[in-house]
Amino acid sequence: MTLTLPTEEQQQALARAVNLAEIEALGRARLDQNALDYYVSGANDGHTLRANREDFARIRLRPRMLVDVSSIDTSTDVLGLPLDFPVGVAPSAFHGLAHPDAERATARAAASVGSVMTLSTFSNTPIADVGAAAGGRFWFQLYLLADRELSRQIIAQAEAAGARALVFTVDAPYLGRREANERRRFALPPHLSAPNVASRETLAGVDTDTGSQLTHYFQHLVDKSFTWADLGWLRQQTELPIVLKGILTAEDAELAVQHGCHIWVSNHGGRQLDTAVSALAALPEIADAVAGRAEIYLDGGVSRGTDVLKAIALGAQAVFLGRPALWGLAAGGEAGVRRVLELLRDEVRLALALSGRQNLAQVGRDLLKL
Ligand SMILES: Cc1cc2nc3c(=O)[nH]c(=O)nc-3n(C[C@H](O)[C@H](O)[C@H](O)COP(=O)(O)O)c2cc1C
Ligand SMILES: CC(C)CC(=O)C(=O)O
Repeated sequence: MTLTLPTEEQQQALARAVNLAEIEALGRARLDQNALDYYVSGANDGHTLRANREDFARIRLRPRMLVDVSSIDTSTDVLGLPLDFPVGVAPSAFHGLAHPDAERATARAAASVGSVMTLSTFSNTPIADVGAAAGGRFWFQLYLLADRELSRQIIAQAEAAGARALVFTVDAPYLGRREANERRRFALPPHLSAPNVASRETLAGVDTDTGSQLTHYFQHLVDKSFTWADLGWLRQQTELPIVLKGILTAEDAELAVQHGCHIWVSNHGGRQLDTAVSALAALPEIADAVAGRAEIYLDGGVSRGTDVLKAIALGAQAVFLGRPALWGLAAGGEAGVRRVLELLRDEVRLALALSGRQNLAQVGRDLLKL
């Protein structure tokens, strides 16, 4: 289905939305079943998908009183890039399923509020075009392809387009089983493509009798044999900082540091190994193991300013939004993603003030009732 642009009425509803849940409802209403299944799915029974949210809600805060909170500073930086607040956009494939402006809209929105967008290898928009829209505020997410030469070309394109970091996703040698996509044979509509990997087969061209077309397509493309021992190869391909996305244990965090990488704590939004630990629950052991030797980020289940503070308190430098950005994009393109980020920025500011903290440096484990 080709998407229509949001109507005047839908744009007004977006402007009136008071939280991310309301934008999710607006975004969902604009998607067809194929895209909706793809966005909402977790793997198998969805235990990890739900745990990401539940573990944020479970932790209680210990606010301090009678602190001068007349001025609040939400700023931070990630790998030297200043952020107005500690929230970026996680990589997700196929923004063209949500809005005709696709990844360009997401990039513009993130840049306009001093955030950062992570662009997926499987974008519907060429890397150079997103780089131009992002004004330096983008990181590039890499799926390492079995075709090393193609991977090398993709990395070179990301560097040339101004990416500030290479986010190497390590939790998906195979795609997790998203059963709704299997049942209804998820496919990319013919008008969309994945131009960064287009020199191989196209996704729209995959046509099998059963299951998610994406699973069949992905299966043939990625390198399933890549190990820690191969990271040296990746290091040789780029000068950019490397962030390993999908780390869930202290053991792997230690290896990441030894290999000179930064760490993105994530279970892929519950879409890979079901019953894997929630991102928030994994964070403390990772922060303890890393002990300041690398930067740590987190994604999975973030939907409130208090969620952001909890992740910071447990050792994250910043958090990233997967689905919430997609709901914003579906609800209203660039304006929708911007609204999501602005609402969260304002929630972070209020949560800081009501916790008796003036800035993020004052957010530590003493904020939490563990
Ligand atoms: C529709 C969709 C597509 C995704 N595509 C990618 C991708 O291309 N690369 C990647 O590393 N992670 C991908 N992810 C995972 C996200 O980067 C992120 O880890 C996850 O969505 C965070 O959880 P949240 O949706 O609860 O915020 C995708 C997630 C979703 C929902
Ligand atoms: C193209 C896909 C591999 C993107 C992805 O990571 C996902 O669907 O979770």
